[in-house]
Amino acid sequence: MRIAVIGAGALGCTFAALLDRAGHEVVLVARGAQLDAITASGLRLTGGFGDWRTRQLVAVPALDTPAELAILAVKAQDAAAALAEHGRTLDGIPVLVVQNGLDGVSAARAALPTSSCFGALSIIAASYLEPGSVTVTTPAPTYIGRGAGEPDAEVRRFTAELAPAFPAEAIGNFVGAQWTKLIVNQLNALPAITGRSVQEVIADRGLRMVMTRSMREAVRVGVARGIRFGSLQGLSDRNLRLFARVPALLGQMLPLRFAARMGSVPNPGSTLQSLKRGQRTEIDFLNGAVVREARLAGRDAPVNAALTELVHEVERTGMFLSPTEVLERLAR
Ligand SMILES: NC(=O)C1=CN([C@@H]2O[C@H](COP(=O)(O)OP(=O)(O)OC[C@H]3O[C@@H](n4cnc5c(N)ncnc54)[C@H](OP(=O)(O)O)[C@@H]3O)[C@@H](O)[C@H]2O)C=CC1
Ligand SMILES: CC(C)(CO)C(=O)C(=O)O
Repeated sequence: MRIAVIGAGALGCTFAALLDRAGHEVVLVARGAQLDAITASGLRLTGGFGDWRTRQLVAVPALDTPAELAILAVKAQDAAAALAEHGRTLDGIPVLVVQNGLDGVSAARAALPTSSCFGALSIIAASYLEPGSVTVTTPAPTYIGRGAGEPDAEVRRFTAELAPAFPAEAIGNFVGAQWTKLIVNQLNALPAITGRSVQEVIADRGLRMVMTRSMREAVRVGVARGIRFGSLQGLSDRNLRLFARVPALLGQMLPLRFAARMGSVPNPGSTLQSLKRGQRTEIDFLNGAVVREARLAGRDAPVNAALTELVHEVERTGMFLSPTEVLERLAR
């Protein structure tokens, strides 16, 4: 298949390299030093899916010819601009939106009225190391779907085309699964605030408890919004609702389980990676989305609001907080 990937960051490059390895014709839209490095020497993938240097992949500054499928892999805060910039070539071709948060597919659908848009929720943890190089710290499946019902024929067909390149599964209740991924992405804020890996944060008793509280709060907001959580990687509507009800001490089992699945290679998470590159983060679409959804349900989400604010503070100051400072700030 001829596949265009827009967004040559951690996940876009991971998918682009894996699709190249599987023999697809990949056009990767890249910018700046990333475009120069890939044009000069190809794209190097290392880590959990094995090592690969791309052979046929072509990096371009802008899409000029249509593809059979486009994969949009930019951060949520950059999606509107990317859709506007590449919309003329994208509109009319199927677009798979790889994005955390709740808005990716609906924003693409609004911007590309004649495209068939669907979404991917990836549990892969990937890090952008330097121009021309990405590494997968945790290989994991990617879940593809759209809407609230069962996966339709087109979703199944594209998933079957992609699955030989990387583990991919078509899922039903994609909207509910976006919420489940929003709970998983409670992993992101504390590494961004402290500059530590997800595993280090979860190993710290105090930070682990904050993460457990933010996850439980997010689940309660989802329940108040009438969400039926979708099934992802052993998480389900039933076990997430139970997680929000058991004593908080017992609830810590969930972040501990995430850390165990992640393995020992440090995962900074995608939000800390933006900060390390001096870029704005996606936090308003992660913990910030929980705060907005809580308001719509007539509730507060104080832990998610505080974590959102602390990530913005680190964006402004460039100074990470120690675990003790995080606990003090949350106690105010
Ligand atoms: N990294 C991970 O492990 C995971 C990430 N995700 C999600 O996947 C999505 C992508 O994340 P990730 O790969 O980490 O993000 P990155 O920030 O690593 O990469 C995004 C890329 O998009 C590029 N970009 C932004 N705007 C445009 C544009 N207008 N045209 C072309 N390129 C553009 C950026 O370029 P530039 O740097 O020049 O701005 C950057 O290279 C996010 O929603 C994230 O939450 C989900 C699961 C795991
Ligand atoms: C799955 C996880 C937590 C991987 O790090 C992710 O989605 C992210 O970093 O944004």
